[in-house]
Amino acid sequence: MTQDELKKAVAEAALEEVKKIIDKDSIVGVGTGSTANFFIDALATIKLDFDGAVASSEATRERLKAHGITVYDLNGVGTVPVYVDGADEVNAHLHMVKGGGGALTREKIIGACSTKFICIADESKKVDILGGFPLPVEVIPMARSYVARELVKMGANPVYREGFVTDNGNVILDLYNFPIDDPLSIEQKINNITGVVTNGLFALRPADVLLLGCADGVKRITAD
Ligand SMILES: O=C(CO)[C@H](O)[C@H](O)COP(=O)(O)O
Repeated sequence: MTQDELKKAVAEAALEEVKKIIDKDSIVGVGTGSTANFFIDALATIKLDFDGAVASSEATRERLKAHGITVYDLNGVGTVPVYVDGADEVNAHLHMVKGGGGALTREKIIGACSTKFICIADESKKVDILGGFPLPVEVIPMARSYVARELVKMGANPVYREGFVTDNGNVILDLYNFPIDDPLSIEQKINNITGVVTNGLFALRPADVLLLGCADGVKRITAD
């Protein structure tokens, strides 16, 4: 199976889980990226069975709208019963590194509001220790140099993602060669640096379910 076929398979498996949770008044949380895009296309096939969606990026908002799915402002929505999103890396505790596409902050906000977080990923994303994929940190532009210096003190090698601006008008520093041995503490430590909006570690609010696309089928994994 190609990587795209694995992504499509997990998106379809997620749709089956979502169908069991939603009713006609439900708002579905929708993530960002190529795997999430397969989920959006699958979700469109049942668009008459739920009320609408909240989007974790402008790109996702546009794709949902193109399918005729109503997109709500999160402020007008209470709890989101289910949120489906991809990841750049995921470990056995369903802690994730996210934000390769730069949507980490809105993804984290929707994750925080969601009762159930379903992570969809192909098997290349499953790792023992997070940090092989550079960890994104969203930063207020004027704080970029200060935050970079503080991250260097933590042993990280921050690289400015040149020419990229997040949907929130901020910049991204990607942390290379930064093994994440204690995700809970590192997530909090980085977020405590003044000028950081958030970082792409999802350990304080991990996924509840991982649907992992493997050559021999989709595996359903819950946290250790
Ligand atoms: O966090 C994300 C975007 O900010 C994505 O979920 C992550 O980058 C995975 O993307 P893809 O499904 O394209 O591999």
